[in-house]
Amino acid sequence: MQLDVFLKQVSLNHALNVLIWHAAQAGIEIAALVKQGALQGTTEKTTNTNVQGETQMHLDIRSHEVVLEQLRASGVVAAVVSEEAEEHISFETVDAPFLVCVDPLDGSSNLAINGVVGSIFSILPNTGVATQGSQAFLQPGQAQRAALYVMYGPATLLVLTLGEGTHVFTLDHENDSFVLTQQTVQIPPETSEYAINASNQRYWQPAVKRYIDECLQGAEGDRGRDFNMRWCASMVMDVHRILTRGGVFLYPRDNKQPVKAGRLRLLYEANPMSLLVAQAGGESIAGLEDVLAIQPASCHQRVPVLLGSKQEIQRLREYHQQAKE
Ligand SMILES: O=P(O)(O)OC[C@H]1O[C@](O)(COP(=O)(O)O)[C@@H](O)[C@@H]1O
Ligand SMILES: [Mg+2]
Ligand SMILES: [Mg+2]
Repeated sequence: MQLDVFLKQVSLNHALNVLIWHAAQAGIEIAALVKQGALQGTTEKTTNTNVQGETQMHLDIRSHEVVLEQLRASGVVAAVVSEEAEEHISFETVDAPFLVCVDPLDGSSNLAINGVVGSIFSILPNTGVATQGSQAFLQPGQAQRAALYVMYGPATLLVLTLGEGTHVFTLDHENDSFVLTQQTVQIPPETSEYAINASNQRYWQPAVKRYIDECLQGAEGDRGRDFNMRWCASMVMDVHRILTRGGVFLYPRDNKQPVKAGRLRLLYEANPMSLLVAQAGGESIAGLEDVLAIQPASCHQRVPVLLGSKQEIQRLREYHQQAKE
């Protein structure tokens, strides 16, 4: 089943369907750029830095432009917050029904090594950006109308939720269209696989240190079974693995840069991924609180993210509670 047919079947919201179709088009264009690699100069760094202080890759900027072109062309988006722009971008259609928060290229450090990258979209209702400005974007994740990511890997995938399950589409490159390949994916509640950047271990807080230590002790420790570890340096790829076979992904708060609450951004990484995971039976916390319940304070705010298989996230929440007591 083609994406547009699927959307007509599951959603009566024509404007939302149009928006998702245009986001998919942006994904198809970016997939073509990714595939060209060094031939298109996409693997090169620029001399620019973004609002996060990170050096922008050529493809970060090109993906940002492609996404803006498609969202503007949809006619149903009033404004956009992008990882690659400090201020929100308002379109002429300021009263259009939706706002979009986007990470145009996720995992961009993987480009130079021909690794997997992605694009992440969060779709919010327009509560009045014309009068409220960027404040209109500061809605908790549970207000999202839809969330999706496009994964540029061996195959190009689009993973989508409209709040009724999480579904996987594969790009048919011959016809440049996404086809449904997996409906209503379910994350196994139990898992023996975790993902974390272990090079930050000495900066972790006690609850995360305890959890990872126990995983490392494996069958010889309290957990009584061995755990496997993966880290892809691309949130899209790590989350996709979890949607496919379970696991947990941890990018916790650490003391490396205490002013930063975490590495990942709430509006265009943590919230959309947390909705996709929750709609597949998993959970997502920032310590004691649910990520989707966090009231955002700013557009590029960072948060700790611990997400994945339900039983492990519940254990991590308990460890945070016990560490607090
Ligand atoms: O460099 P680290 O610590 O491994 O962090 C990797 C994380 O940073 C990110 O690359 C940040 O995303 P961007 O590439 O969009 O800035 C995530 O995709 C990934 O999970
Ligand atoms: Mg990212
Ligand atoms: Mg990015």
